[in-house]
Amino acid sequence: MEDLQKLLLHDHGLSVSTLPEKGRCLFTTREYSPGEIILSEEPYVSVPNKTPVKSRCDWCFTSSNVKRCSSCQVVWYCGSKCQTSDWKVHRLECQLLAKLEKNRIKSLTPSIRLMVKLYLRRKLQNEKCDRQLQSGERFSISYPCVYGVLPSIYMYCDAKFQWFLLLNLTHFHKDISEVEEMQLVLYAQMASLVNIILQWSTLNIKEIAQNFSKLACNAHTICDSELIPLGTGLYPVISIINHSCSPNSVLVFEGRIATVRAMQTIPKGSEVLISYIETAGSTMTRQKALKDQYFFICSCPRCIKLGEHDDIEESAILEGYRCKNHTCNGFLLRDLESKGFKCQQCGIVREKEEIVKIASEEKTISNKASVALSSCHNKEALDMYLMVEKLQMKLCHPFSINLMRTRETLLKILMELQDWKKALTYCRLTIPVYERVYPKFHPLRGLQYYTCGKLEWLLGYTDEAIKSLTQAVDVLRITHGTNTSFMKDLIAKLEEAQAEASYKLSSMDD
Ligand SMILES: C[S@@+](CC[C@H](N)C(=O)[O-])C[C@H]1O[C@@H](n2cnc3c(N)ncnc32)[C@H](O)[C@@H]1O
Repeated sequence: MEDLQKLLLHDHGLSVSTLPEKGRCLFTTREYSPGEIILSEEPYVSVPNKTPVKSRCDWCFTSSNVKRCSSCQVVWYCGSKCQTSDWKVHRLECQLLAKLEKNRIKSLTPSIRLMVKLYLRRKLQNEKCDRQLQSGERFSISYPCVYGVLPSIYMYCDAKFQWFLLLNLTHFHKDISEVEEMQLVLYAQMASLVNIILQWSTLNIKEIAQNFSKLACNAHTICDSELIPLGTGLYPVISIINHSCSPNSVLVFEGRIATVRAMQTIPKGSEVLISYIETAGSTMTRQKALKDQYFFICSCPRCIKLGEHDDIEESAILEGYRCKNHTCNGFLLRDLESKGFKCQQCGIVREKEEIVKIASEEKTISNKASVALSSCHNKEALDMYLMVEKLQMKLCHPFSINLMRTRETLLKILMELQDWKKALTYCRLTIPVYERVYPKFHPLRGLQYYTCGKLEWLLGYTDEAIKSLTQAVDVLRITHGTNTSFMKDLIAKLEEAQAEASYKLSSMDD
């Protein structure tokens, strides 16, 4: 740990400490301002998602112009540059995959490939260490760059330490017994496939299975600028960062490079915290998600309010029912006397039976709608989601997360169907809920303003587009920086809209 501290982080205004209740934590040794990069890192290993329709480059994750590796026929690259960059590890992986039976290739999941690559990378590092020791060279291993605001630096440490860093320390749940039995069986099956692929006599299936459980807590989903998942990567330094449901930093990706940015002023000596989960849900929902995947009970400033009046109210709004009186925006709580749900504003009680009836109808249609959507029957899915929305409007509070999700789906379908006007209506309906559930500088909030602005621009509503695109820039320049092509496009759109507005104004003056 001291090595990591001295060699890597100190110059970047960061330090690592250990807290009994969290394990390792990343702290700041100077102040960071909103939008400032705290650190950027390349993955130790990464793999793209497996989708039936789109293959992705194994190095940069693009889906454009990809071609299969002619030797293994499993991995795809967008060109020789990416193929060469990945060659050291893929050379070994390629030989193994080429030998694999067809039915085993079909069962290769991204997690299995990630584990195989992890073992291959360790093997390469061990071999390099041995060579350096034998030749009497300085004993050093270069780890992928960790970039800060300063120029990139390399961390020099021995391979054993790196492995320790990756798999022993980046995992803090004390006991594998916390993992559900079903999950353990699955990990054991996955480990056995890894063993078949690698065919190393020294491998221990139990150790591989445990490493799968560690990966589940430590690997990060690599997303594009619009937060669409592209793949999975293991980022050794970023995986030191702990979670908060009210984080001060955000993790975004540009290709395979992960960047952590401050979302607010972070004073010197504070813990850097990102969110591991969707933070829009109620405290109970968030805590369940964290316990199930990451094996801890969050005690962030939002979570410690569990059970307090404000927290109960917020949960009832986000995940509960609406008042029978549609002009009332009150939230409902269980009423012991009537066994129904009573509005806390006007006192009207909703019968439990009525709620159960609508909820079950909504669930049935919702299931059918999602089947239609996943089979790309967009028109059918649209009709069904409109029915779901109608039922949810009867059932849920206007600020309900479920209603918001249905409207997001309707927005997506309407965009696919190029019904821009209706898409804009749905986008606008989601904005007040986004503003309620996400903090000011949350990337999802910025992206929703951006979608709204693009639709308004397309429909010729220039003034509204300027307002929405300005809101998008204000948020996304903090979360995404201003140098990426995604942000340059957004800023160019805003400038175009502003130019058109001033042209219109000047022609009116004429
Ligand atoms: C990606 S690791 C983060 C670094 C970790 N603290 C370590 O020592 O390696 C994720 C694990 O850290 C712990 N963790 C993260 N955030 C936490 C929090 N807010 N409270 C308690 N434990 C937390 C959990 O054990 C979780 O599974």
